[in-house]
Amino acid sequence: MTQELNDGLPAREGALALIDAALSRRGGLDEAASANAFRFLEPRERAFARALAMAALRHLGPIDRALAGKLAKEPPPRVRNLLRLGATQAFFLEVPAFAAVATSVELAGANKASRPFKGLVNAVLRGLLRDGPPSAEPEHLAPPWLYARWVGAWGKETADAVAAQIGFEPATDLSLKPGADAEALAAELEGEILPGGTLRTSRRGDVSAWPAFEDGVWWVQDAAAAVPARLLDVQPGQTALDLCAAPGGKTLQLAAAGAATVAVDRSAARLQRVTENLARLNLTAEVVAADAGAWDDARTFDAVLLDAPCSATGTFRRHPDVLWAARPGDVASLAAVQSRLLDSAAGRLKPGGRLVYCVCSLEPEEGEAQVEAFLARRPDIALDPIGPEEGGAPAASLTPRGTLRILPHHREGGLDGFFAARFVKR
Ligand SMILES: C[S@@+](CC[C@H](N)C(=O)[O-])C[C@H]1O[C@@H](n2cnc3c(N)ncnc32)[C@H](O)[C@@H]1O
Repeated sequence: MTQELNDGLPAREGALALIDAALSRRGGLDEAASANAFRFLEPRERAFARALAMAALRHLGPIDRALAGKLAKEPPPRVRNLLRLGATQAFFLEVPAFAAVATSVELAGANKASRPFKGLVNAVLRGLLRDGPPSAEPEHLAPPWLYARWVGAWGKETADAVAAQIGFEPATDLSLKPGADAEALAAELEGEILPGGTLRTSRRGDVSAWPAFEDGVWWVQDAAAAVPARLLDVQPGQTALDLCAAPGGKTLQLAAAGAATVAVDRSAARLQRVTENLARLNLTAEVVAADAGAWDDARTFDAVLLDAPCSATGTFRRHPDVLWAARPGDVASLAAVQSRLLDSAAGRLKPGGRLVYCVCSLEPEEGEAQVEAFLARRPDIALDPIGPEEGGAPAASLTPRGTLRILPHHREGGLDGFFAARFVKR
């Protein structure tokens, strides 16, 4: 083996750890990426490991289908993951085929659990390479149980359009501080301004090195994630409450619009990001670590935003791991949390105050069904229908009920899946 290939082994071992964690639990990928063993990789190795794991997760459906035709019985998890990563390198990362195979075989030999499977790894990868890239029918890109749910919710054509987005790496979307020179920034970042004001650039990677980062005039926020806070249309001098605020994208929008903003999240560690973001953007907000459902504070607000914890299936473009770590039982237990938080949010509204509820989930139980149940149990709350293309939402996202069901294919180039509804306190 050449020195060059040996150099790549720690990065590939890192990718194995990432994909193993991503597939075993929700949030596993991020946890593994901050684990010591991973952080000790060279920055270049870390970047390759992450890109490799992400590409494998983005194409996992088709890769596993191709592997199914080559494996007579299930190999140990490390071996399956080595095969997945080997195939990913050869088919999706332009790694030369011989390097993809040789490094996979080498890593099989480097561990007791996979050593007996060195020959199998070699033979299976060579077989896959002979067959060529696996077919990427949309229905094979998502886990079958999730795809079946999407067909049930919107029909096959829409489910296919949603699933097709899994295979694409997304652009980077930025929200701009009011008053920023959008056209000049778009030119500098080689981007375009989308409806609603989001700047979309095809740049990727370390944003802290990008123009005007230190000036604090923009922050990273998906085009769909920027819509819910706009629906509150807060004015200078109004009070706003952002429940479940970290890392703070929506807090920044509310504070930048001039509202006296309180940001609540139960994770003190994640709130640190809110504080850092506020400082960089030269904005202020009161930051509170508390459970949004139990926060003991008697104030009421003109505007409340609840971006509730959810299955996050709408974020698969940036986090393909959410698809594979989600379990059918998650949706029901998260829906119970969401309804508790909605009641708490409603109690913190002034009369006439507006509440926007949103989730980055594609699942109706976390969206449409929450709205109907909330309205049924809260006579003090009315739905405040959202207008066409309000907040920069794609026209196709508006439901007959006046809520938003933003699907990842609703804008060219994609955007995250989100559900949003606006209410008013009678
Ligand atoms: C979808 S993220 C919020 C993203 C954020 N709104 C933004 O735009 O940057 C959900 C957040 O909810 C927080 N969370 C979960 N359960 C919570 C609870 N019971 N009370 C307060 N925060 C909670 C999590 O810590 C997480 O930061």
